[in-house]
Amino acid sequence: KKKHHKKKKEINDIAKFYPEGVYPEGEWQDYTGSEENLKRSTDEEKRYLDNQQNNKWNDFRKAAEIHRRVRKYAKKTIQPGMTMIQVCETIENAVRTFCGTEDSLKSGMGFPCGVSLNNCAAHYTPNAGDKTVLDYNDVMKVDFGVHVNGNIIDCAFTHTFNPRYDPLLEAVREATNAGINAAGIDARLTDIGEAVEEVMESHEVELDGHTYTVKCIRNLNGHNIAPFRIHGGVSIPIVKNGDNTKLEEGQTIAIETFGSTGKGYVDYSGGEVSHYMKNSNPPPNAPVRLSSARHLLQVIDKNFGTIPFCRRYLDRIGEEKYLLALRQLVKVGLVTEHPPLFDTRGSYTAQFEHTILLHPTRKEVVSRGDDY
Ligand SMILES: O=S(=O)(c1cccs1)N(Cc1ccc(F)cc1)Cc1ncn[nH]1
Ligand SMILES: [Mn+2]
Ligand SMILES: [Mn+2]
Ligand SMILES: [Mn+2]
Repeated sequence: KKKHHKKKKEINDIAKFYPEGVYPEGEWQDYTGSEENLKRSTDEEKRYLDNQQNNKWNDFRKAAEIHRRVRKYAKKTIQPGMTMIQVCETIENAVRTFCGTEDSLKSGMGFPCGVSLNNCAAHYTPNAGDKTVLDYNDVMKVDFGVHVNGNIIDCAFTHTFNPRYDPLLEAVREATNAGINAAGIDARLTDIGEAVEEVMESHEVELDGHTYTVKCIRNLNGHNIAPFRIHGGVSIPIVKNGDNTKLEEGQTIAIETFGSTGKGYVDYSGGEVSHYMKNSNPPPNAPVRLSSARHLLQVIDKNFGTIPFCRRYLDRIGEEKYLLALRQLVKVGLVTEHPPLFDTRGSYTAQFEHTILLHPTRKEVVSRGDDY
């Protein structure tokens, strides 16, 4: 009788793999630059202070470990011929299983699973009924978030099947690492942008008989992250922009860079909206007359709060015929919509992104993996 080999379930509540509940640290980097920064890593007082926030750091590390395991599983599972909905559900189901709870406010998707293709750089995820099928020649930006108690890991990579895009991906991977190296306490935003652009534009790629210098998409930015808020108000440029604002101790930031063979500029030239987010600073006394809009606002508060969501996340919790109500909430400014962003038709865009914790002592690239 054939012995049955129980296939070890590689996807399970992540807590089962960490019985002590302590999650692995990311990649540590010392601060550079000023005298003061050089002394940080040996400052006992700062180290003591930092340890007071270990619950928060441990949440980020748990979310980062889930992100690493999901992206590793996704890379070997996702194949050409799958619908974009199947691609997203592969990732979303894995995140939710590792998080070990159905309470999406406690832990779960930190924002919709982006799978933007080719000249689309960001904020595309399929809505119900989207028949788009992943193709061997697609350049897919897989950008998904994992949150634990509102501590969001925002981390992205570009997935391709055709090796002809490798030089483009290398350019962006190196540019993102240049941005990560330039980031730190007291680093000026414009200097981070300049460092990214210098590396990005040092790469040439050959595609379809044309040679392109890889351009940064100058109107896409990294950003800081706050509890339950994917965008904390600070935009981190990927080109030199003269903004001398400095990064600060204790900030959580997302360094994301985008390279393109197109104009190096995105607009929302069409493409249905899928990404929505409750406005953290809504206009006072916004009029919500429609009862369906009032109901939808309650559903959003209960399931997402200020964490971004997409239409499929409303579908899966049983909401129906919500589009008019959603449009009302957008119209009165209670919800913001984030349409897909495109460079020119026929161009190719690539992205890499990490989340970095600016501890008082050293910076921690908490979402770093052995893949990128
Ligand atoms: O482009 S952003 O709006 C932004 C960049 C700089 C300042 S705000 N955005 C935040 C966001 C907003 C709404 C969402 F539904 C999801 C994310 C960055 C991002 N998108 C994916 N990963 N990171
Ligand atoms: Mn068997
Ligand atoms: Mn992202
Ligand atoms: Mn981001």
